[in-house]
Amino acid sequence: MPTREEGAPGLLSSLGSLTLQDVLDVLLVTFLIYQGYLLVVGTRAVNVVRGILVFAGVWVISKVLGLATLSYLLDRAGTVGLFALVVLFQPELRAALERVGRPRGRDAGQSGAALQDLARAMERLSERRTGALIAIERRTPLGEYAATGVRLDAVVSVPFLEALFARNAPLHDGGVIIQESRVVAAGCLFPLQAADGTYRRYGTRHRAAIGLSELTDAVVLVVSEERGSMRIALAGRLGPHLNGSELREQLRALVYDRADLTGELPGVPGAPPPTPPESEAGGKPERGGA
Ligand SMILES: Nc1ncnc2c1ncn2[C@@H]1O[C@H](COP(=O)(O)OP(=O)(O)OP(=O)(O)O)[C@@H](O)[C@H]1O
Repeated sequence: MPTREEGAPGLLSSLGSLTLQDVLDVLLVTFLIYQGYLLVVGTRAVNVVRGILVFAGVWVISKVLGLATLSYLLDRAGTVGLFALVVLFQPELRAALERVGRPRGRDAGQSGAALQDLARAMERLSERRTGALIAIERRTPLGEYAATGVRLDAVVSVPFLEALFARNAPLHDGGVIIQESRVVAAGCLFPLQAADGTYRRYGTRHRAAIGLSELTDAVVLVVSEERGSMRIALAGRLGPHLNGSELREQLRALVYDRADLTGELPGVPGAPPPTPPESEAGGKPERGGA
């Protein structure tokens, strides 16, 4: 009966010739692939990555089967496609490179004090029933959405956020974007979640919050003008109404601790539980007559 060694001599001899550099090489590539995965998960780039994988699969098959014309076409398309991807994902690539050079640690992201101010501002807005929509950037760059509004560069503070959303204030319409403890844009247009889904009864402010959280990993806060409720939209779902301490706790876990970058709330299976429109006390009449 052949021993294991006799059965796989090639494998063992290659393992025997493994050097420290090889191991380091594999570890670094694995790390880079994982970082790339974290960068694209939950973003519009996921579909592009899927497309690239399909493309690569067809390319390998064409090579293996010796399909000369298809292989030639895919070779050419691959070169052009590479340039197209760089142009298309220029903001994401720039943000990824910035991230590499950014110092690590909690204070490199959102500061605890800024989150406290943000939560307090949400409470004040909620008490006064002033509608608000605030997106906090995590890994997915929100530059393209910031570009739809007015660029700012201001410290997060309670009076500033209250002033931004005050009725009749010039920038109260639309969403605010927060990046690394600074308000970087206001009056921004967020992508609306489709009006025919679970959240069809909600108005546009809430659907804009859900829509942005669906396309990015941002934590999106929304205060309802009608009900004064404070909610978090995450990973395409709208969480339940939160009180001040719940909001602080969730902000801390999601933004400050960066406990999870794939969109789930700690201790809550599968992101904030979707709140069906029916649970809205005094909810709005369904829009669009659906
Ligand atoms: N695509 C969008 N991006 C950002 N903000 C938006 C967008 N669409 C609407 N808004 C904001 O939502 C406001 C309208 O809110 P609407 O009453 O339709 O929504 P709602 O979800 O019912 O919120 P509320 O409970 O506060 O009334 C607009 O004045 C604007 O400030």
